[in-house]
Amino acid sequence: MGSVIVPIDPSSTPIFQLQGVYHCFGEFTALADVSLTIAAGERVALIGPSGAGKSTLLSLLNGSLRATAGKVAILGHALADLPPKQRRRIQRHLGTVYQQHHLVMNLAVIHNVNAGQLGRWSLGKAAVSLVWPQGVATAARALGQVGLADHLYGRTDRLSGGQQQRVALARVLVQDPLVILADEPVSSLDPARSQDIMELLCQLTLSQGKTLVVSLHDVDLALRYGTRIVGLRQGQLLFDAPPDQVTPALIQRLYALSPDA
Ligand SMILES: Nc1ncnc2c1ncn2[C@@H]1O[C@H](COP(=O)(O)OP(=O)(O)OP(=O)(O)O)[C@@H](O)[C@H]1O
Repeated sequence: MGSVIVPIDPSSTPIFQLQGVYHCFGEFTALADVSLTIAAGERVALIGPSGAGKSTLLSLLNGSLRATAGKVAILGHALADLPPKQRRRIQRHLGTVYQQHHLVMNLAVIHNVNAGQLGRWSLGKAAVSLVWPQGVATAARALGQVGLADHLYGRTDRLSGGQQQRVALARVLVQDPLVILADEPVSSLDPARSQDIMELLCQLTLSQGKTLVVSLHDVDLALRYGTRIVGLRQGQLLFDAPPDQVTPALIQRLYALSPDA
């Protein structure tokens, strides 16, 4: 059978479209009846208490988890219904940054940055690159964008936590995705460095027209950098609003300790 062409046109198709989505881990329902549409260029901040389902939602958006029920369309395609090759093609447009950077610490920075290119490289090229780094110009450009131009060949474990988070961002930049999904990218950083990384994420999405979905524990950062704030509580959407409509009362309800607040 010939390969199926997967057209992607983010200008006319929502980046994400979720309808009545549930995700269960065994008997436990982590997300219940979530409906959400995210358009190109939005900066969506996911907030909510620990265990609310933010990481689960991000994993559904990058296709690493499947919905138990409901519909998830990513760039206009139901990922779960596509054959693996077509699924990977869509997933190449989705770059994920994790709190625990997922870097190989004893390797030079360039190798970690180049990991963002692996989806495009052959196995042979990837293997050669571990000895003779390939894609040097691209990696150097990305490191320049995150302010680490001088660290191309430095060891990753000699960098500070904030610099390592920047390397993780550079890795996503060389991937050049349409969407950056960031799961608590600043929770291990001090306030100044957190702001710095958020500023960078914002700048990169603005200057390159990318879409950002980021989960944050810091409500002030979410309100400052999000164009849209999604509040999740006990697996359900409590609100979905622009930052100027997110009132202190809503925030109080979102984080209330009583289960039926
Ligand atoms: N692999 C898993 N197996 C079983 N339960 C899970 C699994 N992953 C997450 N959960 C549960 O699903 C719920 C939602 O978890 P999730 O990690 O999405 O929350 P979160 O809002 O990202 O929390 P946090 O802010 O603490 O990171 C939690 O109750 C969690 O214990």
